[in-house]
Amino acid sequence: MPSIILASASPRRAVLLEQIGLAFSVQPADVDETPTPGEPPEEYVQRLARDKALAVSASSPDCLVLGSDTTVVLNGRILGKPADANDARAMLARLSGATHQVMTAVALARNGRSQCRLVITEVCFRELSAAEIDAYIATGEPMDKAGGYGIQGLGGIFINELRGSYSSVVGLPLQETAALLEHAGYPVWKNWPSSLESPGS
Ligand SMILES: Cc1cn([C@H]2C[C@H](O)[C@@H](COP(=O)(O)OP(=O)(O)OP(=O)(O)O)O2)c(=O)[nH]c1=O
Repeated sequence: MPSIILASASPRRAVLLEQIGLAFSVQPADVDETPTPGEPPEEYVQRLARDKALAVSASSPDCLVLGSDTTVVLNGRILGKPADANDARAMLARLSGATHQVMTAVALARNGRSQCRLVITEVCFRELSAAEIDAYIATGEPMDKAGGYGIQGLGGIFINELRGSYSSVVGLPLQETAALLEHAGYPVWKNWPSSLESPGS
């Protein structure tokens, strides 16, 4: 099995990858995350996931490198990470009482070649009060997250309904990530420990 590298600075992505029993190292990729003018969000997230995976792959021959990107899309517009508290407040006010899409792309690169999957999940927010938004911003949770919220954290109480992949909203679609690794010849499940091999443990 070649070494697996997660090309990400996101602690959430590392937790998700640990969850499926993979051994991997972490090497964040330094790529420009500015959308190009008129770039559709579907293409934007896939471009960034590929760029992140390929950037790290370039200096890690033979390794399997995973890169990912998550963005929140409301009425066709990209909501990235909030620039400051006011930006977070404006984003959360727009998400309040509305349904948005979370788009996450995951790419697997090896020796300059890459494969990518796109996952789109619909997330419905209930109405949020101004006081609640302010209290949420004061916790600091919104600041490093696309759309200014974390479904896996305090922000979990804002969500009425989710149609799609929960892990994709948190930052890494697990089924699609495993499918990419399996397609490359490395099924995740082959590394799972068997409790039957060590009775009594
Ligand atoms: C919508 C949502 C996003 N997020 C996070 C996932 C991502 O970390 C972040 C989106 O930013 P990204 O640019 O996708 O990722 P990142 O900058 O954190 O890490 P890297 O580029 O090095 O891989 O938002 C949550 O944690 N929970 C949520 O509910």
